[in-house]
Amino acid sequence: MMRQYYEAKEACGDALLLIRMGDFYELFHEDAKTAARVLGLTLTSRDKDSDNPTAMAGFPHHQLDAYLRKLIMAGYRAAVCEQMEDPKQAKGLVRREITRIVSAGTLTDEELLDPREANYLACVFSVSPRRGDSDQNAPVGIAWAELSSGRFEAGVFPRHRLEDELERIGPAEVLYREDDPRISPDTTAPWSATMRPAWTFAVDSSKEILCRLLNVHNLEGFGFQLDADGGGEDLPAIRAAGAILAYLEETQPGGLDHFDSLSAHRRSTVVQIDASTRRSLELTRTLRTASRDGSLLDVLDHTQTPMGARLLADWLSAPLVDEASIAQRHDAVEELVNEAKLRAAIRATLKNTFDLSRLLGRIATARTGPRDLQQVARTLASLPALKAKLTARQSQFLQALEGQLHLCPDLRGKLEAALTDECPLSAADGNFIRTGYDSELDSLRDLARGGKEWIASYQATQMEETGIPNLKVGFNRVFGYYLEVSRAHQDKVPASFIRKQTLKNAERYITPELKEYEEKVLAADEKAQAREQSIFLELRTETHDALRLLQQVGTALANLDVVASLAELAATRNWVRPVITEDSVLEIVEGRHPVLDITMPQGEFVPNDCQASPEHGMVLLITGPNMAGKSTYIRQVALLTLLAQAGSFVPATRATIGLTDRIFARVGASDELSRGQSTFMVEMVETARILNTATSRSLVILDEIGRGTSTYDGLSLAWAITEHLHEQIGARTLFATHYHELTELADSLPRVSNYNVAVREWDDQVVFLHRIVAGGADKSYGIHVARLAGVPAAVNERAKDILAQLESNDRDQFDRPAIAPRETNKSNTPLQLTLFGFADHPLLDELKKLNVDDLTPLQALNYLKAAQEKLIETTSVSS
Ligand SMILES: Nc1ncnc2c1ncn2[C@@H]1O[C@H](COP(=O)(O)OP(=O)(O)OP(=O)(O)O)[C@@H](O)[C@H]1O
Repeated sequence: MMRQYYEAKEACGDALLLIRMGDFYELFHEDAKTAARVLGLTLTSRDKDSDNPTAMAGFPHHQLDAYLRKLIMAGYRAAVCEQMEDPKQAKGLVRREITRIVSAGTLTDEELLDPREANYLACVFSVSPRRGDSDQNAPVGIAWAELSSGRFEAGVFPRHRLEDELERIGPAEVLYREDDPRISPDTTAPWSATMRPAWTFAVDSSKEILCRLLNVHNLEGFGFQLDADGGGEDLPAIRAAGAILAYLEETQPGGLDHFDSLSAHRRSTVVQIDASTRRSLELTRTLRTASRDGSLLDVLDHTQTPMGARLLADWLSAPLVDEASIAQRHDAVEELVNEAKLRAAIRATLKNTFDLSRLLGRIATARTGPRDLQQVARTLASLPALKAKLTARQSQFLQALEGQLHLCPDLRGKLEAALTDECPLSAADGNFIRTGYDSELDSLRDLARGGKEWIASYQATQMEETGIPNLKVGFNRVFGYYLEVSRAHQDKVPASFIRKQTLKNAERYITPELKEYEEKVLAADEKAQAREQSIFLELRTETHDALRLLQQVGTALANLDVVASLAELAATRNWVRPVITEDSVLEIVEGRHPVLDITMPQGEFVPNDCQASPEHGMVLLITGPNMAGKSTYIRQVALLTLLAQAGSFVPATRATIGLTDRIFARVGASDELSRGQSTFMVEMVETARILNTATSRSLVILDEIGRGTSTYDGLSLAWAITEHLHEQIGARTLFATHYHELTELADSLPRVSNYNVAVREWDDQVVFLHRIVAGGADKSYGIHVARLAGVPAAVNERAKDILAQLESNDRDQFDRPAIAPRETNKSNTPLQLTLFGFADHPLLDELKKLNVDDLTPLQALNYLKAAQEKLIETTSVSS
């Protein structure tokens, strides 16, 4: 047995080996110690008396899922080694095989996955930069795959985009090449890193495995650029994709038939959004808790199926740049907005479908049960109604979906006829094939049932014949059927009963007749079970044969769900279809922040316009008090642009959005601090990236650039950055700032315009109106906000006093202000603060000279009183 163990251990590499032994999964040696620590299992040992006892730990087999989840969450990989034959029938040692190796990126079990979130395995592969190019531009192939659904994509990116793309994909596990000279795993990243041998990235083996598993002769058909001589621009993507399949083939012996194509990801077809912009705009996760709840995706999500929820996340993560494709999505949403009844019917039907993509993943990897097949059948049963509703639709998008809803009537008919209404999860549980579906199964079941009936009647006749009132027939695995007689009636037991077992209060017997029927019953039961299993395999194979069609159905359902969800949102929240144009403009009338519009009580959010165009200004400087809503406003504009290009309607009364190739948001201190960079450094790194990569078609959102350094450094940088964006780049830019001085830029730069957020001052109070109006602000109201926040009154008063002095100083804007000392300091002696108070107060000198020994207690008390009065007179601080 241990030899079998070592062989399996050798095959599973660094994964923990969970080996099935009877009703338990066991781990040995170091694996056992790790599992004991991570899972809280008791560590025991075999061969305790030997010099070298073997550490072991285990858990009951039905807890596998729970323990696997814990191991994966803790960052481990686990190999599950199963018994491949019935121990009762095995000759000698039970055959065992590794049936799967589970890691964060290869989960497929329903219990281990969030149905609303994709679970990607990604792989990166870098090549040297082209001659004369920098390391940052070296091509990197990234491939990503979802084992549970068969989604598989790959693309080539410049090295500097690696983090941004991984952030977009959000993988659970990333494969890296061992000894990669250019890329090493990011230890702070939320995914687990798995190192893979270099040969799995080799050109020939990558192409071979891709062609073999995807069942194609060459890869150009998927849209990859590869040269005849084996090279080509897309080769790094192919090598990363090949390495993913090699890993999956190694870890998933059950099969990968649901992988049937590899999509070529083209960066130029989607809006480029870097990792920090993605985080600050809280597209799919919030900044504070990194959870889906509260993100843009979360409030937008009105999907009815998990497939739809996952696709919506994809749409939001990668908005489109092609006007025609965006229009197709908008057309579909519009049609469903206008047809409320149709929308409601589609959504109601979608609710009855199941997660086809993941069901198919389990079917393809041979980890499926009767309930999965039944869910396929139920999903197919919803299709005719959906298909009928989609016929004769105007939108091309909906028309195309109609064509992809393959009804598969034969498969559906067969599954419906075969499976009972309540199917078990696992085929081993039996009794899931309907009576009447298979005559052989029916007769075996009849036979078994007949035998059981005979046994029941045998109990009655024996009771009567022996006169034992509580005689009963029972069954257990060891003795099979037996007759049980309580001790009180032992004297009535006939000689024909053969004693088998003695219990405390009863004896158990068998009889030749009982054994004869037992054999019949058990044989029929066993045969019925075997027959049922073979019917199950047949059904599974037939479903598997329809995999391609069913995959298309799954994708079509997901797409339908997303457009219906966006239409539902648009209809219920009064969102409008944006006009998309190639021109570099942005015109939003009464726009609302998509998240706050939904989460704030109805009517409380104040809508705002936005106008950016070469005529009205491309750089909008937004000044205004703290808390006025500057950040909210500029984020709102970015989110509306993103929503429009993702195919959604937008919260506004009217919007014209010029196509944007990149969206940049430099807002607030980000979480990069954990990477050991200062706030200001992070701010400048991000700003540098914007200035180096933004184009005239980009949208740039800047929030208080320069805040992290001294006022003058900050202002100078903000000034120069604005000039550069205006002169050199020409991107649509929204810049929220506290530097009122910047508003002067509008005088010299033609495409800079000033806006501010209106406030109303009333009785020394400030009311934030959250309304964006033309013109620059002249006040910050920071002190008011500080008061609202509970800063002590004395500090606030003093701040106001300093502010008044600063404002009255008629000085050049870069002059250093001279602040008068506190008015309360009447002694005119500049006070030097030390740890204990005032270092050279005259009283201290006096105190030093005082001869305490010469004083009577009364004199001392009087001195103390006088000193106190003097102190109160010279400064108010002492009180
Ligand atoms: N248009 C609006 N309608 C209603 N409430 C709003 C609006 N815009 C912002 N708010 C609310 O005002 C608060 C402050 O908004 P925000 O953070 O955008 O202000 P800010 O001007 O960027 O402040 P600071 O300069 O201090 O960063 C937020 O809590 C937000 O909910």
